[in-house]
Order: sequence, then structure tokens, then C-alpha cells
Amino acid sequence: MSEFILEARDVHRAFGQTQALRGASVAVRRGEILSIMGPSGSGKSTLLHCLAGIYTPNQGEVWFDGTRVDTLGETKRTELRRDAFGFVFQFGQLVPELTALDNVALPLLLAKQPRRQAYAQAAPWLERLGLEEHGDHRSGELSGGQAQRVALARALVHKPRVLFADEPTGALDTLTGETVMNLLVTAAREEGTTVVLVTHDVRVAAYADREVVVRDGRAVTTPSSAVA
Ligand SMILES: Nc1ncnc2c1ncn2[C@@H]1O[C@H](COP(=O)(O)OP(=O)(O)OP(=O)(O)O)[C@@H](O)[C@H]1O
Repeated sequence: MSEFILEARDVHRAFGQTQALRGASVAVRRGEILSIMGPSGSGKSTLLHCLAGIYTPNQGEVWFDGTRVDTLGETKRTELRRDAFGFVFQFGQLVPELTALDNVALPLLLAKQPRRQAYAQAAPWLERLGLEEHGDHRSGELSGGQAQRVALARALVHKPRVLFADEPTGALDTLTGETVMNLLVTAAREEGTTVVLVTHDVRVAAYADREVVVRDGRAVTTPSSAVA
């Protein structure tokens, strides 16, 4: 079994005339928390989306746990994302009409789990993230930090192998952001979840085990943490 759970190999991706990635390679170890840093527009989010099988590269390869992802059909990639990956984005992207608990249970319901079982699995996550009093609040009524904690619970409820987080604290004040990052890191460590975290905030990146910097569409691993 490879030491790496996820790899991008020489990935290129363009949007029209814009070359977002120009040969980015990155290898993520099992169970590690990896931050992807770099200037605005350097290609961080595009790299995350390619690793997660959301975008397909124009050139290069993406591998997840021995499976080549970029050549899978849309249906298989959708299944992979649903079953093996969790996502947290800058703005929680919760369904505002649903309660916090409904939002957390949603991935399980979409995966056709029986209702009772889905809710029984979702409820402890609210407790774990300090949201037990907010379970029946509509997500549109929550504060930014509370909503982001619900988004985190929703991303982790189906026990994903990899959690992808794109600027998960970008819309939060520093203190709230720290709370969310502490919860994210604690839960990921407890669950053994690998985390790929895009951020331009060094305080957020400091939660990671290792850092990759993206510049002009290429990924550079810092020498101190070079991938063997
Ligand atoms: N869906 C898209 N359509 C068109 N251009 C895109 C798209 N996504 C990204 N780009 C372009 O690709 C380049 C890389 O964007 P990307 O979002 O990956 O950078 P980033 O490093 O995550 O930036 P930021 O830190 O500002 O979020 C940018 O020039 C951006 O405008």
C-alpha cells in the first residue's frame, strides 16, 4: 500500500485562455493534514478541485488510493466524492430552509440510509462540535461560525477518507476561525481523516502537518517537508 492516499501528477488545467495549472504535482500522505498555500489566482482552488475529482485535468493524472480518478466517468467520480470525500468551503453552503440537524443528516439521506439511522448518526456530530442547542435552528438563522461548524459536521458525518477544505475560515473573524480550525483538526485526527486545506492565512496553515505552495500553477513543496 502506498504511503500516499492522494496524488496529482503533472496536472494541467485551463479555463479558456487562462492556464490555471501548468504541471502541478502533489502527494498527500495517509492521515496527514496538508495545507496548500500561495498567492491569489495561483491555482490553489483549481488544484483542490482536481484532487477531489470535481474538475478533470487537461493533462496529467490524479490518483486516489490506487484508483486513477481523472479517467473515471462522471457517475463514478460523483460516487467517489459522495462516498469517500467530504467538503467544507468558505461559505458553509448549507441548505438555508433546513435545520442544522437536517443539513448534517443530508449526505446520509442522499446515500439512501434509512431516516432514523441517518438522524441517529447525525445528532452526535452536533454535540461533538458544540451545536447541540442549535439542532432545530434553520441554518439561515445561525451565525457564521455556527454555520461553518454545521458544514464541518455535514462533511464528516459519513466518515470520509479525505476532507477537502477550501478557505474554511475565510468568512470568519480570527477567533471564530480558530475555533473552527481546532474542531476540524481534532475531529480529523480522531477519525484518521486525511485533510487537504487551501488557505492563504498562515495562522490557518499552521494547523497543518505540511505545506505545499502553489505559484503560477505549479506546486512547490518546501524543502523541510519535501516528499520523499
Ligand atoms: N471556473 C473558472 N472559470 C474561469 N477561470 C477560472 C475558473 N476557476 C479558476 N479560474 C482562473 O484560474 C486561475 C486560478 O484560480 P484559482 O481559483 O485556482 O486560484 P486560487 O489560488 O485559489 O485563488 P484565490 O486565492 O484568489 O482563491 C485564476 O486566474 C482564475 O481566474
